[in-house]
Amino acid sequence: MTTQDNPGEDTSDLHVAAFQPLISPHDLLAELPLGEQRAALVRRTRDEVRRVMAGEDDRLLVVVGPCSVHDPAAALDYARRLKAFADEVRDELVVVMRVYFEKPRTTLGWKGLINDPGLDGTYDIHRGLRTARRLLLDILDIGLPVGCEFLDPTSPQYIADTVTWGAIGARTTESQVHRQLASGLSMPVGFKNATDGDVQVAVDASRVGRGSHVFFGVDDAGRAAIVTTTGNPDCHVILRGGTRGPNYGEGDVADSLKLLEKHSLTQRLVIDASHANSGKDHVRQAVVASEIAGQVAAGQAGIGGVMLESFLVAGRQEIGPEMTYGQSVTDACMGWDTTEGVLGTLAASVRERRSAAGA
Ligand SMILES: O=C[C@H](O)[C@H](O)COP(=O)(O)O
Ligand SMILES: C=C(OP(=O)(O)O)C(=O)O
Repeated sequence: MTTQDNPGEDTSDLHVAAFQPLISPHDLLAELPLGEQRAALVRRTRDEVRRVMAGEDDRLLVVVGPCSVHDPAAALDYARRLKAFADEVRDELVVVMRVYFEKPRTTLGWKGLINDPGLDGTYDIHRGLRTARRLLLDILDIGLPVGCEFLDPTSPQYIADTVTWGAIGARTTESQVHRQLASGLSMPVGFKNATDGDVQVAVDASRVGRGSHVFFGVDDAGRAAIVTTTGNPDCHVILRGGTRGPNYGEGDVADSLKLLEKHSLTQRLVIDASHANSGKDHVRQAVVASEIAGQVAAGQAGIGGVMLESFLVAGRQEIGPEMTYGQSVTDACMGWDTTEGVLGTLAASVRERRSAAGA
């Protein structure tokens, strides 16, 4: 019953200005289908990531790309360069492009391309969904797998079929809703440690995400539904530092690996070289990445992946009338030249780890 049905009992929706119908996931997927060729790439690369994180493949997963996508043309331009480089290091790195459309903000700010594709407070979510899905398909056509953060519990239905690796962010790792969501996702999912640096919440999240759950959701036709999941066996932890400081150092990694072992979780983790591990300083990020590479080269088998925030142009900019092509509008990113150097260093570290292991 709504307040319209019973105006004398208007106790609901007092702070809701509007409800608008939303296209169903089924209709959007029919409009922009994945197709068998792209699906084959998604399946193959999900399996590669799964094998890397399970320690069955000695390569390193590298999730690299802009903090957020605001300009699909620049993201595609970036994807072409990344693909060319990824091919050169394919024996050492499984490269997944960060294609993030949903931004969890500390307070207020632009919430990403799906929410506000015009970057101007017009919130054309239909355009956002179509633009996001089109871009994901275009990047797959280049031959590159994609990674996304899942923030809204409904939005994955519109894009998740294209995604090889998913993340749950630091602000939502402790959320039951997001843990349940991860339990039904079809790709490996990384949980960030909390913003204060607590790794236990990410460990808890990985355990919960592996289990089966029954919860409120939306089905393919966009109808409210009771969702029953079977659990996602490929949940893992991402170290991103926190307000207490970075947590990518040798000691922190060893402590986190002990925590994983204690809870019988995958003995490999991902380290985010950005966010609180770099103090959001893109120059520092390259230094952090090379220190992580040093640990890999020294034989640390528990490091399964690295996350990097990188775009065509270094740094960040405010959203406004005059914008620099290929520069982040959220966190500062490494520029492309620095990124190539960092990817080369990470690839070399894998070769050293391999030879140290006598492979
Ligand atoms: O990765 C992006 C940001 O770190 C995250 O969305 C928080 O951003 P904010 O602190 O600028 O809101
Ligand atoms: C928001 C992000 O990171 P975190 O959740 O670690 O802040 C991100 O990776 O874009």
